[in-house]
Amino acid sequence: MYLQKEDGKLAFYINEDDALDCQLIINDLRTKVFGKLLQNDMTFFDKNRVGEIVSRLSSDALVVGQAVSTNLSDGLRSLVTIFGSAGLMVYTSPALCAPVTVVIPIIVGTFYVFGKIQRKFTVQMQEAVAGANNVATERLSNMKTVRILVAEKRELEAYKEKIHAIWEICRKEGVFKGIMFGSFQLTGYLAITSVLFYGTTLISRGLLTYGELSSFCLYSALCVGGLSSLSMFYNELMKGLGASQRLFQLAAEKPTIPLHGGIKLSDVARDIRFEGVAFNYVGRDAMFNDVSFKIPAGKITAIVGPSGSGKSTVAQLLLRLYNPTQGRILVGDHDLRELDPSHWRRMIGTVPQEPVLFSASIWDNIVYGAEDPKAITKEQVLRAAEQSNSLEFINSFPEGFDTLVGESGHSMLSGGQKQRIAIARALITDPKLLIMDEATSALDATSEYLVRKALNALLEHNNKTVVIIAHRLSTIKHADQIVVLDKGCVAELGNYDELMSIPDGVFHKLVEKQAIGWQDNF
Ligand SMILES: Nc1ncnc2c1ncn2[C@@H]1O[C@H](COP(=O)(O)OP(=O)(O)OP(=O)(O)O)[C@@H](O)[C@H]1O
Repeated sequence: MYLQKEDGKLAFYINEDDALDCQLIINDLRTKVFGKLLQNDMTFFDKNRVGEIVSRLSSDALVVGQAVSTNLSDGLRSLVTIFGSAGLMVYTSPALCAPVTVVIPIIVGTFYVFGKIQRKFTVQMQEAVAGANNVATERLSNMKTVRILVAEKRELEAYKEKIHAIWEICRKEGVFKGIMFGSFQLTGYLAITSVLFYGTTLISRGLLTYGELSSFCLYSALCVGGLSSLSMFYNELMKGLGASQRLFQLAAEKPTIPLHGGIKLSDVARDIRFEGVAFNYVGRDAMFNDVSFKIPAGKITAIVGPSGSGKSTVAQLLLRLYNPTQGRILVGDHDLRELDPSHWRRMIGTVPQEPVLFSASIWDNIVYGAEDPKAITKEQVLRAAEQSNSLEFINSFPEGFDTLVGESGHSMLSGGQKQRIAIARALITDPKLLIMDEATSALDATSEYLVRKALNALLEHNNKTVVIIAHRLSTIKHADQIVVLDKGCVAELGNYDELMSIPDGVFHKLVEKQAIGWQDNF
């Protein structure tokens, strides 16, 4: 079996000689379809929906796989039986075929109608199963949160509801199938009864022999058996088509930002300018109306502002996870849209606000940031670990860099340790542009000081462009420039001292609030 893209659609082909292994088909569909999505652009989807998409895809692929693998030979055999026995029936007694020909259009018509209904049931079923899987995987993988919030009962109820929805669809489908198969059998027996009735009339008139009637009955029984198998095959086929509908829809999704294509800059040692940038997330109000500022090459730029003012969004726009809706972001003289997205992202070291570690060793998590992880030397890993102030705690683990960590299961690291591994991952390729989104927020004062000291030493000698997004305003005193975002635009811009000298300035107020905030609150 293989999948092939034809006229922009995904088609799968089955070689009859192949052993139709259901699991193989599922795996193939999973890697080909989901792999394609991964390759293209996962940011196309809302992060929270990825789990749902995966579980849908799995159950869809399962149904398609089962439909194809278990019923293709049955379908072919039924067709051969039907045509063979129908030919013999005509040969034995054309006169007796009359009642059968009346029944055939009825059977074909009901096939069609029932097939369509079955397809609808399959789509509903896939959605219900995916919903239940989603609840189970999401809540089970966050068991600690559920337990802390004492929400076990609520979660159980939510899951019960989902399972009940599946049961309800199954019940309806069961009733429908009972009617479908029952009516098929009824039609078949009615046809045979009428053949027997009509056949005995013909015998009494001397137009048919007993032998011919019994042969005809035998052939028509074979034909009815074939029709019944075909109905089951058709039913499975419709199930498969219902499930594959979503697979094809997913495969046909076009990413808004391609993975490759465009200019590949040799370096990023250029000024970056936001020029009249406007942006809004899909379905949300405009967040930026007219944002313009410069990120000078080789300097440290801090972006600050109240929570929700769009600081992390600036980082995401810089990484070209989204395009501005208006205006442009210039890298030197090039619009960011003209650059090869993957090549551009590869040149940036990023520490996101909520770093994610994969279920792998610390070593693998650090080298994950490199284009060719195998080419990374031990010295590079040690240096990155040292710069991020993680070497000491890594060495304190019995298995050192081989210690397994990860999101699923137990991360086995503190928040601050996780952040430091993420910093090491960003530094592993010695990027010339570094984006740090609240990168040290989970560190204690001493650790933060050590990380900053190491980073400052690194920045001094490497002429790096650094973008720091920070809440703790005391940590950005050393920045060459501070961009203050507020109400969808750049409210203030300058260095720490300049901004602090504006008495009623946004930055001044933010710093003051941070210094005395706890007194106001308590
Ligand atoms: N993927 C998304 N889809 C829709 N809206 C989003 C998305 N990500 C962020 N937002 C919204 O955009 C706004 C800005 O979010 P952003 O994370 O950029 O703010 P921030 O200044 O970094 O906030 P914080 O300081 O709290 O981290 C928020 O109102 C948020 O709800």
